Amino acid sequence: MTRIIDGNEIADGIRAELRASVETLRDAGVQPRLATVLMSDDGASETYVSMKQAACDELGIDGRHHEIDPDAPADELFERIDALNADPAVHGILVQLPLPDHVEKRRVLGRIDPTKDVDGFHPENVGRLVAGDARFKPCTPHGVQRILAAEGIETEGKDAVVVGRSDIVGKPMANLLVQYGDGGNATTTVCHSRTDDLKAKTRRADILVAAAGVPEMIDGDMIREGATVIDVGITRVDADTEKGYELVGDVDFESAKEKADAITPVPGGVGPLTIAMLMYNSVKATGIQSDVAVELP
Ligand SMILES: Nc1nc(=O)c2c([nH]1)NC[C@@H]1CN(c3ccc(C(=O)N[C@@H](CCC(=O)O)C(=O)O)cc3)C=[N+]21
Repeated sequence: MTRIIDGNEIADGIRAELRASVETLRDAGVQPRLATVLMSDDGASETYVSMKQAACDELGIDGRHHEIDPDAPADELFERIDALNADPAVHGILVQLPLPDHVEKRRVLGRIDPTKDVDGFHPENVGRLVAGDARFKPCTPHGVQRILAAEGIETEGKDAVVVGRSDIVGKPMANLLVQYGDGGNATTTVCHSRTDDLKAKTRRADILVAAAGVPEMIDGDMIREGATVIDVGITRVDADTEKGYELVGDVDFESAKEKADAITPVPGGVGPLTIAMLMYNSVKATGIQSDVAVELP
C-alpha cells in the first residue's frame, strides 16, 4: 500500500515542540518577534504571509506584518529592512518573494542582517549551508528533510533526484541531501528544464523531489517502483471551486501513487512544513540574538 504522507501532522508535532522553546525564551524575558514584509498585491503571496502570521500567533511569537506599495521605489524596501535590522526587538525578517521587477532580489536578500535571515537566503547563510555549517536551513528543503526523517526514510547511499534548481528550493535541497550526516549522504542528481531525457534520470530515484513549479510534470511513468515522492510544487490553477482556484503539485498524484511507496499530497504535504520550519528558524534566531540557550526540536 502506498503511504500518503500527512504533512499537517508532522508540522503539528514540530510546532508543539517549538511552543516549549518559545516558553523558554519568554521565561528568560525574551519575546520572539518575526517581521514579515510584503511588497506585492499577488493573492497567493497575501495568503502565504497571513498563514505565517497565524502560525506565529499560535506559538506565541510576535508576528509583525509590514506592507510596502509594490509601485514604491526599491529604496522604500531597503529603508524598511535597515530599520528592522537595527531594531533589537526584531529577531527574524522575512521579505516575501517574488518581488516587483524593479526591485533587485539579490540586493534585498543581501541587505537583511544574516543573523535575522530566517529564510536562509543571505549569501553568508547560503555559504554556510554549502560548507556544512548551516545557521538557518531554508524552510522548504529543511521541511522535506523533516518529512523524510519522520517517515523513517533513509537517505544514506540512496539515489536522490531533485527536479528544479531554484535558489530557494532546488539548490539548497540538493545541498542538504549531499551533506555528510543525517538526512544527507545521498547520491544526488539535480535536473531542470534543460535536462536531456528527464525520465531516464527520475526513474533512477529512490527519493524524488519535484520542485520545478510546473503543474503535474512528473507522472507515474517517470517514477521508479517503490520510490518516495516529495511534491514541492504548489501552483494555483483556475477551477470551479469556492475560492476560484485549486492547488496543483508538480506530480500527477493519481498515476504517481500507483508506483510510489510513499508520497506527499498537495495541499497538505510539504507546504505546512515550510511554515513550521520558518517558525523553527525564528525561534533559533531569537536564541542566537538573545544568547538564551533554547532546545530546538
Ligand atoms: N521569502 C519567502 N519565503 C518563503 O518561504 C516563501 C516565499 N518567500 N514566497 C512564496 C513561497 C511559498 N511558500 C509556501 C508556504 C506555505 C505553503 C502552504 O502551507 N501550503 C498549504 C496550502 C495553502 C493554501 O491553501 O493556499 C499546503 O500545501 O497544504 C505553501 C507555500 C513560502 N514561500
